[in-house]
Amino acid sequence: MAWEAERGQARVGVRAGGDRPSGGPRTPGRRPGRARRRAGTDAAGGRGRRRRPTRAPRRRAGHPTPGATALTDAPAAVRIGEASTPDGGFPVLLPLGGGHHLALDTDARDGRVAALLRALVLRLVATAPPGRVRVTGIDTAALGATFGPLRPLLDAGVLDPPATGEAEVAALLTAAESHARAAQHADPATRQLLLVVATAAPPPRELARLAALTHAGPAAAVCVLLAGHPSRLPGETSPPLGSTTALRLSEGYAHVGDPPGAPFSADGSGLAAPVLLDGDPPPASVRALAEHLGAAARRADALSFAELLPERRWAESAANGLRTVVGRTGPAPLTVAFDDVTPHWLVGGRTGAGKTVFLLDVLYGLAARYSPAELQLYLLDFKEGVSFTEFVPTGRDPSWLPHARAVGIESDREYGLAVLRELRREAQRRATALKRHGVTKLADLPRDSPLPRIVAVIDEFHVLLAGNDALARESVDLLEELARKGRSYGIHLVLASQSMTGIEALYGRAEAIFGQFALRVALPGGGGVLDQLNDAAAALPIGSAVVNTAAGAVGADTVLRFPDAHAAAADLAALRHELWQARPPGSRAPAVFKGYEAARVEDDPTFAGLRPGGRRPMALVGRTVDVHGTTALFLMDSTPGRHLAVVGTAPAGADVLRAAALSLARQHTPGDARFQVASLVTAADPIAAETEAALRAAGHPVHRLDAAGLRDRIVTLAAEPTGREYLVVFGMDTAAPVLGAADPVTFRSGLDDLRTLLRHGPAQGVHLLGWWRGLRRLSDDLGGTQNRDDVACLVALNVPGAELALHLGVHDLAYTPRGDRALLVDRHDQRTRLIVPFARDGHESDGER
Ligand SMILES: Nc1ncnc2c1ncn2[C@@H]1O[C@H](COP(=O)(O)OP(=O)(O)OP(=O)(O)O)[C@@H](O)[C@H]1O
Repeated sequence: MAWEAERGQARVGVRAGGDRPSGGPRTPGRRPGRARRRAGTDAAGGRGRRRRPTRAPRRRAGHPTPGATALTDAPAAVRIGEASTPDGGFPVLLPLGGGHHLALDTDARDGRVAALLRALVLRLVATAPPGRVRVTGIDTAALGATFGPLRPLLDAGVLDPPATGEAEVAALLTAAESHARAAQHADPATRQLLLVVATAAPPPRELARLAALTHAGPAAAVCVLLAGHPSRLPGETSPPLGSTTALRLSEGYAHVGDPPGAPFSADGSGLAAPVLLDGDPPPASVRALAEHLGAAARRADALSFAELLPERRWAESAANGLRTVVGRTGPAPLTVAFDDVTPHWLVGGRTGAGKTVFLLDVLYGLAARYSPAELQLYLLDFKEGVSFTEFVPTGRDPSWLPHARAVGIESDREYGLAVLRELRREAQRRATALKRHGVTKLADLPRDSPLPRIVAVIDEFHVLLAGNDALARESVDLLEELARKGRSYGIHLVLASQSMTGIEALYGRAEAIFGQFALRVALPGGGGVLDQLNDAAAALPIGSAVVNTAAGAVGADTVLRFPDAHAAAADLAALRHELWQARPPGSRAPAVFKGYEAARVEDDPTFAGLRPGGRRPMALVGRTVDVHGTTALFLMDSTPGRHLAVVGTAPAGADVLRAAALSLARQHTPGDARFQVASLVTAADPIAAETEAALRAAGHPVHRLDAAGLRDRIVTLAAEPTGREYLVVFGMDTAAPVLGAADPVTFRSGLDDLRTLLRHGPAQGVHLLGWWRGLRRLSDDLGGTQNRDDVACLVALNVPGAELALHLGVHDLAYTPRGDRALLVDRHDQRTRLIVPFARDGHESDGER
């Protein structure tokens, strides 16, 4: 083909020079060849063979071959027709694109002009890679009809609906000007050419604007095809055009002027042969090209999750920050970073706007790039849903993301606080490590003692900060500290929320905290993370976001489109498995907190590890709401008051008592300890029976007591304990009448003996484990709040916080009872913890959380 082109060009030189019509322009040899060489790759339709001037272009236009010539950097040689010489014809190619334009002195009411314009549109579109040319038309001459045959291109999204009225033309020019401005700052590799086709010269003011576009240079990425210029009307002046080849139509033929920079003539007279302009492209070609482009556009437009992933897994170093591709801006990939400039991110979007999808895109992108030695993840979600479930092992899929250290799903606020405290401890550890090495930044640590960067994602963080209680205040303090110090210590925060307003705990602190969050991501409805004056996120569709690296300031916006991770579930799972298989030896699954999940003592690792022989038996009551789900327990040692009171009407109380009894039983060899089981409320009978059976099955001596039997046993034990013994009482509150009655002989009441037992029993190995359904009854049994330390271990279920505070004699207790949660209070070591109390299988949640 190169040879064919050269041959054609050689002929141009010889013929044009030899057969110059008398008085006509002189065309020096080989000039068109230069024009073609400079124009770069041969354009579609530009390979016409000689001698068949009328048929060749049709054949070429009938088979447009979408090329790979971006028309923005350099022009392409585009065929306009066939020069006619006595010796035959040869194709005439003109430079278009790359800052080159075309003007025809006749408007498109002349059918030849209209047909040529359509042919050129088709060829230019076919020449560039799909998506790299956009066509916009001004058709005041024929009210849009000129573009009618190109309708398939309009449907394929390549051609805009033509502007036919004054206002539309003005709007089109405004859009073209802003395209030109934006293109000048765009990456040349991704610039799109805007082809502006005017079928007739618009009014002077608009014409001047159009002319200005021809002067804007290649960087503006605009190509103008202007018909009806210069005006043929006498007395009308037309503004000069820049870098434009002019065609003059005369009877049957056109005269082609010199292309800018590569003239045919030495004297400016243009091509010395008349040119028969190409006619309309066949409709089948238009359709074929439109189909091809439409499909390519859909393919190019469809973002795939695979685009976010690097070629090689775990090949990046996190020493200077973390970077990942999150999607595309225009056709180019967009990379975002956790580094010194954008250490923390703030993400906003109304519910359903794609926050979870965006976060999954980011997390998988990071996890594929950085090994677990470079990156650790703490993932925290406060909403109902399953955002981060896929990172943790489940019954169906044992894999987990090896970077994940802690994952909270439907988290409690207390869990969120626990994660923040853990992160602060980590920051303190890192501060010490940096000091030890005499450096101030993670990146400066010696290579042999690197620390992984940590990314902590808190989805729906406004839940954590809701209200103005002690928990919200401490969380705000921790967030501020982490936001400030995280940059140096490699701890990065991502706070995501559907709402940035009305977070009371943040009043007066928002600036101090969010000032550190330089990177803002506004999903649809998430404009609140941007500056008040920045409305860049006003009309975003799902799957897109505004990414702003200047804390939301106007003008620092990039529009991102990101792939739908939900739609790529299989790819995600495959990647997770791949990373999981590659996990370093000895990796542990992340600590997981699932807010909706009940805790079973049988699943508890501490319970599983209990053996007889310990000096201080432990009563296990639940799982602490903390990062590692620590077992919640009380030591039943010899200190006065080491007894357990489970308090509240919730039936879960019986389950807690069962778990405590069974765990203690595992710490004694059969025969070492006696168990007295009393069920004083009908509701607890099955559980008491089950507990008794389990204790017996474990080989322990068990006695079943009624209220009277319980009193007798208390009397006996108060007077004369005989070794390790546990009283397990379901419904202890109902024993009050029996215990309260005074002995007719000694005048002692059972309550006196109970109080003696509470004080002196532990020293002898005797402990009471009771479920009181009301706090008042417990208090009465103890003989008033002054004796509250006589039962030092409390599990408060549905007990109002104020009542509990009163009983405990503390004023700063924050506890709101909710289903499947309890407050553990140990009066001896001043512990107060939110726990998920142990429940039996088949236990039903006892209320809304
Ligand atoms: N890039 C995308 N392309 C196409 N669809 C998307 C894209 N991102 C999200 N979606 C769709 O939008 C819906 C909501 O997404 P997602 O669950 O991430 O929203 P969310 O903001 O986390 O919502 P919520 O806060 O209610 O959980 C999903 O059905 C998802 O498939």
